[in-house]
Amino acid sequence: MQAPAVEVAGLCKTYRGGWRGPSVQALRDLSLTVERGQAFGLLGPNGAGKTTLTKILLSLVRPDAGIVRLFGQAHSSPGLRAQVGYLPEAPNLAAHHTGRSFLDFMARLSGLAPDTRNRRIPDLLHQVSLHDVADRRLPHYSKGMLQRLGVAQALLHAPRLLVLDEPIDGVDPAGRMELLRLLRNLAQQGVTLLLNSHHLPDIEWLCDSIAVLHQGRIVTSGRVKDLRATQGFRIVVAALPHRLQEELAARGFVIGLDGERCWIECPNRPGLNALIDQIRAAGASIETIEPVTHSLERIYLSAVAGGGSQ
Ligand SMILES: Nc1ncnc2c1ncn2[C@@H]1O[C@H](COP(=O)(O)OP(=O)(O)OP(=O)(O)O)[C@@H](O)[C@H]1O
Repeated sequence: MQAPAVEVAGLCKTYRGGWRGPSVQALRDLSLTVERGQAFGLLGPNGAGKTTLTKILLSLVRPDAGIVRLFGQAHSSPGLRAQVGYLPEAPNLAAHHTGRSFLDFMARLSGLAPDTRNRRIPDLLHQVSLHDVADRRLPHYSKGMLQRLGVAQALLHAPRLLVLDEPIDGVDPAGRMELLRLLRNLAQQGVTLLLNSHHLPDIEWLCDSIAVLHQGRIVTSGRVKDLRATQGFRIVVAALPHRLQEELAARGFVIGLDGERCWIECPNRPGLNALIDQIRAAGASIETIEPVTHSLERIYLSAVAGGGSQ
């Protein structure tokens, strides 16, 4: 069996404070696996540790403890870096370049042979749909075009793993869709994608799997399909006594009112029978019980609020 694209185990990172400054524990015993060919979304609030994790994968930050392997090798192994492409959050693209001259400059900097450059650059410009504007100067590119150019630059070495930090941020809806389609095509061609983003609907559209980070730990992870499918049940009850409504709300159940009716969300199957018994014992009658699937946004919010306990 092939080793996963990314394997991280027991990763810890503390940024030491300077003279009397406070230390920050950015990652706390974090473990994660990304299989080859997956589009994997790293989610989490500001300061959760996403960028620290991606920088460790790229050997830009050194962890205090833990194991990091890419394609089965220690991530610092010679030659491995060439298999990883990186699109930083704010790529620095010099204004005097055109799209084509920028790619040529970056390809020379990273030592691609002239033959490879001459073949690869026109191919990449086509792949990211910038061939028609390849000779336009970069200040005349939209944010979406610049991000697609950033993806092309990250692909110059034909990497097997592409790490993208906020690739969709600030791009308008049409540009975002184009960028997402490009990323999905790459995943279909077998490139493993690891994206760090706050755009949950886009992550839901693109990614097979996600991990939600909070305060340096993973609070929820798994395949998007499975996470959405196991999100519980909605019970509709006629006239639930007020006392029980308050008690259930205090225990963290999500409750809504619909005229005389009331609906309660039970987050999982094991809790369902006990809840039904309790509603019946209070003399209320259950009208319907339906499974509910939640958006990624809902899964994310409940993971971050509850530390992943639901
Ligand atoms: N170089 C640094 N020195 C000190 N603290 C840092 C450094 N880089 C990050 N941190 C701290 O580590 C924690 C994790 O930061 P990180 O940038 O990894 O989070 P993030 O999830 O990427 O956040 P965002 O979504 O805002 O980009 C934060 O508390 C941050 O302030």
